[in-house]
Amino acid sequence: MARPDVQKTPSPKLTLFTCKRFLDPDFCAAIMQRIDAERRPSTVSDFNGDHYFRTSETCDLNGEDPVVAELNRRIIAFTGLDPAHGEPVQGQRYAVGQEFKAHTDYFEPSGVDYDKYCSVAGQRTWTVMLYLNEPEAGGATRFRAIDKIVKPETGKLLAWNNLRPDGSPNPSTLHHAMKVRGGTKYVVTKWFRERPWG
Ligand SMILES: O=C(O)CCC(=O)C(=O)O
Ligand SMILES: [Fe+2]
Repeated sequence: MARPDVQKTPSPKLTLFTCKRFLDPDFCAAIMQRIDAERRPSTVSDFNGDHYFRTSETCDLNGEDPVVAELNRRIIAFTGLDPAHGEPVQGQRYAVGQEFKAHTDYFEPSGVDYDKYCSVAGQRTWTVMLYLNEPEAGGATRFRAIDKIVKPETGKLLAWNNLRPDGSPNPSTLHHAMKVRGGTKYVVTKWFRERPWG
């Protein structure tokens, strides 16, 4: 918040920050190359019967790759979060027509997959997301509960707390990665946990 380029969304429902041009275009391009090289169909936890719920592709980025290590360092320096609590960084790629329908990043405490995903490291706390490029059309991230639409812009960071101040999951974090209508969209996501990751 000390940085003039960081914006906090004024909402009592959810803590959400954005920071434009957090990464420069060359750095973004280097990460997009890695996503293109190793992408696989994205998956979801707690499958809800909709095979078209998340149609993008995902890439598990290698934390030992110097570019990915630098990205991790920058995210940690910016957020002040404990690096031990961070999941490995993931890349997501959306071609025209692909999306990730409205969902939350925390795991549903009543869901069948809760123990599988949360028994060691606990619930997801912060989501840090970076837009690596600007698709020609579509691909915005919509937070319905607070009426906010975030447009992809090269290098822009978006971060929100998935939990309320009392530590319970915050349903107002519901968000929809809307369909890309032109071009290809690339993002990076890094989630943090309540406890150290593995
Ligand atoms: O691509 C986006 O805009 C959002 C991605 C997302 O919500 C996720 O990966 O959990
Ligand atoms: Fe998400």
